[in-house]
Amino acid sequence: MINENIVTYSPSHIVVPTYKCFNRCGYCNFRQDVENSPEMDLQTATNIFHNLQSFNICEILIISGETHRSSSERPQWFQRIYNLCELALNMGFLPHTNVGILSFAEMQRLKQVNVSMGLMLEQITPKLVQTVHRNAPSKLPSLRLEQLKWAGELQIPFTTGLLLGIGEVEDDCWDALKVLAKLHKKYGHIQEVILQPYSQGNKQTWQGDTFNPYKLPEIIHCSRQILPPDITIQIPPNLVRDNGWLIACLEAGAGDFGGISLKDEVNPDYPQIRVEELQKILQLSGWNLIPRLPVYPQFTNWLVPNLQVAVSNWQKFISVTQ
Ligand SMILES: O=c1nc2n(C[C@H](O)[C@H](O)[C@H](O)CO)c3cc(O)ccc3cc-2c(=O)[nH]1
Ligand SMILES: C[C@H]1O[C@@H](n2cnc3c(N)ncnc32)[C@H](O)[C@@H]1O
Ligand code: MET
Ligand code: SF4
Repeated sequence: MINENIVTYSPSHIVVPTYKCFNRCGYCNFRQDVENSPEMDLQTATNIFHNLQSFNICEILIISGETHRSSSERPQWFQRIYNLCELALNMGFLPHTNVGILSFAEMQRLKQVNVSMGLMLEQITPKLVQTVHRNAPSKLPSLRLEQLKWAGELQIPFTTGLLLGIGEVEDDCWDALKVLAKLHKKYGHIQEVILQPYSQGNKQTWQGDTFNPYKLPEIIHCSRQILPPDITIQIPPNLVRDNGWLIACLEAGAGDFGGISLKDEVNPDYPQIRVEELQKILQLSGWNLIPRLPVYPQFTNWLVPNLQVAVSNWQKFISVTQ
């Protein structure tokens, strides 16, 4: 009998080109203010990728702080990201880039070296522009929606999502999800939507309480009604630290745990749960955790030819190791 109780995850490693960021989101525990915050050079990245080759990691997730589009440092910032993706690809990995707001031309270039890309919508209600996003020009909803539209036009398999608990009300979430559903109906490019519970950390400036994870199953249930069925709902297991509620999230319609890496760079105060441990927790309730690639199978033919080859090599590997 086919077991339909399947949850997927992507075995991944996060690479951070820079922690420096010209935005100051009130909830951020990632950015570093240091003028000379360490920047990832290609030699260091080569060493990291070399060490990763003996583990079954397929995704290199590139997450970065941002440089303003008219800054003189922008070309160098972008080139570093491009070079890291290219290196990851040449060393056998599949890159997924989420580095914030990009121009159409920058997205077009990154499509050549990424199997999928992402940008969280966060929320669309304009009231956050006065609060947590007051000092974060990149979080203007109009800019993020424009990027989601460009991703569709460029046929880039895309990950987006909502950050929950940053000052929105439930109706704001439904409005945001309806916009995502509409975009997907036009372009068909959204592979997954992350429902990300905002989780308070050590470094942030905003004093908001952590999103109550007990509300998550209900939100997932309603989101499932709004989103088209071919979009997977992703939740981060390290931010839902109660096994019963984690299972309730799956029963409500979440189908994926996202990238599981050694360290969650975005929420460093919330250690990742090891895959073996997650597997045990799930099996007790009749669920199965299985690895997936950072691009969903229905999108492979959107990729440039050399990426299609890289993906097909990993597809063969994943199917023999299961
Ligand atoms: O480990 C994390 N992975 C994050 N990911 C990675 C994601 O789990 C995987 O890279 C995708 O599922 C692709 O396989 C994001 C990807 C995006 O495109 C947009 C936002 C995120 C956010 C996180 C995050 O907070 N932590
Ligand atoms: C990379 C993504 O991580 C999310 N993000 C940023 N800060 C936090 C936090 N404190 N808790 C949960 N998610 C966060 C945002 O949605 C961002 O776009
Ligand atoms: N700076 C980007 C964004 O906020 C990605 C990393 S956030 C820690 O969209
Ligand atoms: S969440 Fe992203 S955009 Fe906001 S400050 Fe942090 S790194 Fe910068």
